[in-house]
Amino acid sequence: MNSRCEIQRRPGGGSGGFSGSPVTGSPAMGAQSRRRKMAPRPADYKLQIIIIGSRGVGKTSLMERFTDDTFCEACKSTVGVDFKIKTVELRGKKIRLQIWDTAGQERFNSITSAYYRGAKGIIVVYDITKQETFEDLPKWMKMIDKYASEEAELLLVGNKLDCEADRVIARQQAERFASRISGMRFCEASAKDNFNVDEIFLKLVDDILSKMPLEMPCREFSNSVLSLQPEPEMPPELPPPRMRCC
Ligand SMILES: Nc1nc2c(ncn2[C@@H]2O[C@H](COP(=O)(O)OP(=O)(O)OP(=O)(O)O)[C@@H](O)[C@H]2O)c(=O)[nH]1
Repeated sequence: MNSRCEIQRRPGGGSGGFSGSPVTGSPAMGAQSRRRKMAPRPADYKLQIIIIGSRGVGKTSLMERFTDDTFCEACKSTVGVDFKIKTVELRGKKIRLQIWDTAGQERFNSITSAYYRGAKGIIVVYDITKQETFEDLPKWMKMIDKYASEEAELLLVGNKLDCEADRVIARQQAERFASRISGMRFCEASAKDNFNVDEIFLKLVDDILSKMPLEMPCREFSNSVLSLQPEPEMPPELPPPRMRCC
């Protein structure tokens, strides 16, 4: 299997579709109905994606670049977990992504590990300018083995590609690492320069969707993974999301 994610910068964004009842009644009512805002079409699927990796590699930055198109130069370290929601359209389906950003500090592992299980996609991030963040990868893979679903799609991301001059991890080194793990894709990105950010998330979602029998009624899927039910913002059995600290 090709473990490389050969993707380049692309303009993001897809248009949302709408659904609603046909307009009936008097012409006046029809005009009124047409003036009324129509409710957005509900998501066809809901997916959870988790971002893991050592402290300071840029997990929060990648998430915020993808969800809000923002970048923070002096980000505070994540405490526990945080999440953001973003809806995307792929393969003709509207997908509501719940993206979990975990703390890189080991002391939060007991909290963050609770979020692995429901994830259909896992993004493992290292910093191409920091050797130790690459050396930590086996530790993160052990966490995945222990806590994540075997079916979860895996993507290794070397972040901070804008710091090419300070690079200490060669692309080939990371490619080799990913190729040893069944089904793991690899890609380099820059949250700062917004390089490959949309692509890593969309590719991961596309890989998840490609393994789902999309024509099956949604009820037949696990509720924790995708559902047409109202979505709790946070699984009730899990600890509360983190606050930021310095
Ligand atoms: N040059 C550069 N800096 C980045 C990039 N992504 C993140 N940073 C910086 O790296 C630092 C850490 O970023 P975060 O996004 O907080 O990293 P994190 O992995 O979420 O860190 P923890 O929450 O501590 O685990 C911040 O100062 C960011 O501005 C990038 O692509 N390029």
